Amino acid sequence: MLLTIDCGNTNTVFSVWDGAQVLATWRTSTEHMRTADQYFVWLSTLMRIKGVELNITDVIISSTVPRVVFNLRVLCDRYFNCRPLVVGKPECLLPVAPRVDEGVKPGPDRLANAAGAFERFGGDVVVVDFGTATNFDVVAHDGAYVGGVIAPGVNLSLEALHQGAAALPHVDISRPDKVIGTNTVECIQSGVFWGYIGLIEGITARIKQEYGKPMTVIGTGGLAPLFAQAENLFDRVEDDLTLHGLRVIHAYNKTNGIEERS
Ligand SMILES: Nc1ncnc2c1ncn2[C@@H]1O[C@H](COP(=O)(O)OP(=O)(O)OP(=O)(O)O)[C@@H](O)[C@H]1O
Ligand SMILES: CC(C)(CO)[C@@H](O)C(=O)NCCC(=O)O
Ligand SMILES: [K+]
Repeated sequence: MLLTIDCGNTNTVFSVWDGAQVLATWRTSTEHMRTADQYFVWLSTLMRIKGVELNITDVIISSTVPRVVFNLRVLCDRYFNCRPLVVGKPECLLPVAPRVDEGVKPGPDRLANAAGAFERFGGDVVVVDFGTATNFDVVAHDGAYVGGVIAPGVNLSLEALHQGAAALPHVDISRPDKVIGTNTVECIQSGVFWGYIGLIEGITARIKQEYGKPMTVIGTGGLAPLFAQAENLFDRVEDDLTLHGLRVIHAYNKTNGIEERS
């Protein structure tokens, strides 16, 4: 069975697959101090509770936090007796090479989003991914990741307001009923919520204009449904696009010489 690990700056998501079917998904905070043994105790306990057989043979990792990869590699070696594929490393092949400036390393989550979006929707896609950052990933007609936009994430923006302004409390994102808030919390929620609606609308419109061809806009990540409910921003919301992309990249490596390379 395949284990996909999507390590973001805030959360790390583990999913176990049987072929193209996800058996279970678990989420933990990203913490570079966590050891291989700690990961294993946590994961094996959850697998047992869910009744998923502990039979991991393959692992693929996307990590936007380089330092957590070491302990995840130890986890694979010690407990699953396998060598993981790490997206962005030379030995991990991509179905289509990214087309970006020389020497640039696109985030592995963005490469996975591109692979997942291409497999599901074909090319000419913009993925809007709401994680720690809000990133827009542009996927060309042939499935190549060709760049995009990185904006501060929703929760980061809320946190920055709280940190930077003595009188502003920490608030959680939600959709305010009105734009004109009549108390501090409503004002902050309005600024961030409607501000993001404007950001998403504005950036996708400009991307489409610059790209010059019709594009499919896909929302993904934890907050995509919240924004999708408010306005008609996305053609589709896909909550598992990064994970799906990891599975696609793993399958591509399986049929294109991973054995010889590892
Ligand atoms: N209404 C909401 N308010 C606050 N957080 C929410 C809401 N809905 C979903 N979330 C959060 O979204 C998160 C899932 O988002 P996602 O996995 O895409 O990114 P992340 O884990 O925050 O960032 P990264 O992937 O960069 O680590 C979960 O932690 C979940 O609690
Ligand atoms: C933009 C984030 C933080 C989104 O998770 C990640 O993809 C990343 O660290 N990217 C590296 C830089 C780039 O994608 O160009
Ligand atoms: K993510």
